[in-house]
Amino acid sequence: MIHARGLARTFRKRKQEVHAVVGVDLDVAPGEIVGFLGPNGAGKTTTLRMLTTLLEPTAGTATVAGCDLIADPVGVRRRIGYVSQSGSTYPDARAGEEVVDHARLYGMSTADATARGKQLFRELDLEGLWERQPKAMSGGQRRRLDIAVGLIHVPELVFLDEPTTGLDPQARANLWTHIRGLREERGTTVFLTTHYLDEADALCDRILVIDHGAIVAEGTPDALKSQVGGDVLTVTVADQAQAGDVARLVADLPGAETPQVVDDRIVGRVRNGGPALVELVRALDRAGISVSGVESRRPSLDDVFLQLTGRSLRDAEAAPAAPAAEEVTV
Ligand SMILES: Nc1ncnc2c1ncn2[C@@H]1O[C@H](COP(=O)(O)OP(=O)(O)OP(=O)(O)O)[C@@H](O)[C@H]1O
Repeated sequence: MIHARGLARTFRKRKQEVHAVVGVDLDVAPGEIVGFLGPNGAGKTTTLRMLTTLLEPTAGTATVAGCDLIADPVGVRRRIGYVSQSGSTYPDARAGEEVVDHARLYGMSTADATARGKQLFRELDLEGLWERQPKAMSGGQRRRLDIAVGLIHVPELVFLDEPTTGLDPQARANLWTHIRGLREERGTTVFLTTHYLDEADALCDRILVIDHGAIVAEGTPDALKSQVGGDVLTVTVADQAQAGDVARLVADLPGAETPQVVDDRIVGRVRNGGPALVELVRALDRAGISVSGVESRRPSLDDVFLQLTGRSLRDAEAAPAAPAAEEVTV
């Protein structure tokens, strides 16, 4: 459904260049739900905007829904749906009018668009909101309306850019159910960007991890986690000055690999978490080091990211994104 090779995009401003995406290869099969996971500024939206014809690639080729991205962008646009981060509905319009107007752009008759729109409203839990203005809807309802607009012309492939950002946990879980329903009921292929690890884990058949404009890992959530192997020990020190000492104790545990120190946390992989934890607590005691937490757990997607990049995705998220350089030309 999507095949991209060497897709790249550089933004230029006078002498400054931002290599937003630096040669992405990716394949998405029909009916898959694929998540594009990475921290702020990793290149997710830029890749999505290229695949949806909104941004011309600086290099590379792609076919999307059977059409060549460069030679037949209109063909691509006809076959896909795109729901941007900010949505596309006017706050003062009526919800039903928005979906019908959008369908008319794709050549649907008003009658067909109304019938299809009402069906989508039922499927997306928007029943009774046909006349409601988006500004008077909840965040979750507005997001589902954005998705209805993106699906009104019955696309075989839909791109969702951070579909649940800003929603509360219940609204997010509810939207995941709807996204799964698209595939189960209609066979729609879904390509979505996210920086939520739990979302990628719960929703996606396959995950592509992007960092600094390049794909650094890909696989099912389970396969990615099993690449990490063993168990993960996390120690939180009371005094950050002792983090190095604790890292040395963790490194001395049986089967341990060199741990990472992230602020007051030491994260290390060991072959077998239970016995290692007991031994570590004894060693900490002997060394007279007090800690505020020690835990052993199975690897998570964040551990995958940490292993691949030396950074925690959670910490990368917490840090402010680099300011965007001003865009000039293609
Ligand atoms: N129009 C633009 N002009 C110049 N630089 C840009 C432009 N758009 C994006 N960039 C830069 O390209 C890089 C990738 O940005 P992009 O928006 O693709 O990341 P992202 O992974 O989608 O991040 P987020 O999760 O914050 O949406 C960043 O360094 C960003 O500042």
